[in-house]
Amino acid sequence: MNDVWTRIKALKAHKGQRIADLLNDEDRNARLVVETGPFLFDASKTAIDGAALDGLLDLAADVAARRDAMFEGGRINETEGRAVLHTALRARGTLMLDGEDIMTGLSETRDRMRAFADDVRSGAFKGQGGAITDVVNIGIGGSDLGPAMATRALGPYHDGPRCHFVSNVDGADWADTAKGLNPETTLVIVASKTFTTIETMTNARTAWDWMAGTVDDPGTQFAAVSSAQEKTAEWGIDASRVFGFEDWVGGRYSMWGPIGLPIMLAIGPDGFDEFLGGARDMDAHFCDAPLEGNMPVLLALVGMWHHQVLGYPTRAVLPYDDRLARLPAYLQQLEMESNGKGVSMAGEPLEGPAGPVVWGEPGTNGQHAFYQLIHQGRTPVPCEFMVAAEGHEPELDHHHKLLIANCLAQSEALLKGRSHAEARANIANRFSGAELERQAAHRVFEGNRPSTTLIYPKLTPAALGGMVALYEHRVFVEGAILGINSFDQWGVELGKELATSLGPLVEGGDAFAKDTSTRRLLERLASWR
Ligand SMILES: O=P(O)(O)OC[C@H]1O[C@](O)(CO)[C@@H](O)[C@@H]1O
Repeated sequence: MNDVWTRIKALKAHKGQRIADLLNDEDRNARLVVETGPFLFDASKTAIDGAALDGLLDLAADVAARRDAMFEGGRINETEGRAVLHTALRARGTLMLDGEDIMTGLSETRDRMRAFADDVRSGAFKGQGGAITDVVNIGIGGSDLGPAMATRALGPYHDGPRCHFVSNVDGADWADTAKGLNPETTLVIVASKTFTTIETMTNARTAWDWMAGTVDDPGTQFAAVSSAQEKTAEWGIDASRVFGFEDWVGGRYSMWGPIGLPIMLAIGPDGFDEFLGGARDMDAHFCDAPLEGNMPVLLALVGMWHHQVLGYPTRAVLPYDDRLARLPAYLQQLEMESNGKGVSMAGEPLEGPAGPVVWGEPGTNGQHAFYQLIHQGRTPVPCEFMVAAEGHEPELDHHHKLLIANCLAQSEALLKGRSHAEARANIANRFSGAELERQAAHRVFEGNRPSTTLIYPKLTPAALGGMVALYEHRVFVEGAILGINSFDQWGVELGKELATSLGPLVEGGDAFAKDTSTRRLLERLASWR
């Protein structure tokens, strides 16, 4: 789709309309509100008019072919020569890849996970000190963020052992986590697709030594999740507690399989099945719904309208759902590692930016932190609100009503704003003359700021699964339209290589080959150690 940037530029002709005016157009509104499963997605508080939506949908005209190629196992991760089949982890039926039905192996692994999770949860699997009370997942990036986010999100369904997550190579992460743990009743899961990631291997070694201080055979209280099973064997982790996955599952797309083991341990295999089921329903919608009325497609097109067409550099994910506190961090990896790219699949520099900066915090907390900038800063921040109709605390329903009111109030405030005249009228009894004008100027809200809102009845395992799949497919659609590879991550490599070369220099090696700034920092840090 070589002319994509030309068509994106052409879409700029549609900008400049006021959202409040567009909201009077019911036909246009109906096209910007999509429902599927437990979700209603409302994109009508954006400046997309009917003609702009036509143009955006036109951009997505070829996405269906690429989507089908992904679901069917085409090697669409071209720089790594790999298929992209995380959707198979939650699919049913058969799926042939290189002459083999991959669903057989996937369901065998899921059955083994289920049996292991049942044993841990029932106490049939024991540590040296008895039933497992705590699970520590050691992993980073895609081997941490998904299960950490989901176990927090699904707290009300948690009836298994306590789950902890250690990701950072900063010893503080391990030390603070291990403080309250009994090694004799702790299970450690080492989660790493490659089983080479330095942070994870360092933390795993530290955990092993910690356990060896008390437990006779630490390996018996270790499990591993990896694509590199020869490496897990070197660690002495029994194959019965090793859960593998294939290289066609990208790290940041992997929590539907063995990387989701902590979720399964926390909420049980049946709850995990519901989580997969929610994602599967979203997959079916993505595959079956026409482009118009397709929720992931609309979410992607709204994202592109804001980033590529209007040039807004960031987007905020604002869940009014405290248990989704880790969702922004999870989406940062999903979106920015996938689409933070500078060249097309063919290796040509892109004519514009691919993925935006993604950031956020749960509401209402963010309101008391950074919403000032969202409302009055000069650069608009498209906001993606989400809120459930009900919480899990019926006795605290008055809290939940306040939460909903705040969520809707923010999108309304962004839309309506407050004019200078309104601001002046509000304070005319306290100020006059030039001071009234000056004070009023500080109280003006430009308004006409875009937001979308995703609502759902309740944050159940199925709803969470559907929500994550929605965002996965949004990333896919944006990447497919822009002709980039959303499934590699070469941009993380250089820093890893340099960290390896800097290791000996931190130990005191000669840093003459480094730039002067790096040398100065190394020297001063060494002098303070
Ligand atoms: O699971 P692994 O192989 O330890 O990798 C962890 C993370 O590191 C990355 O490769 C990049 O740093 C991510 O893509 C991945 O999720």
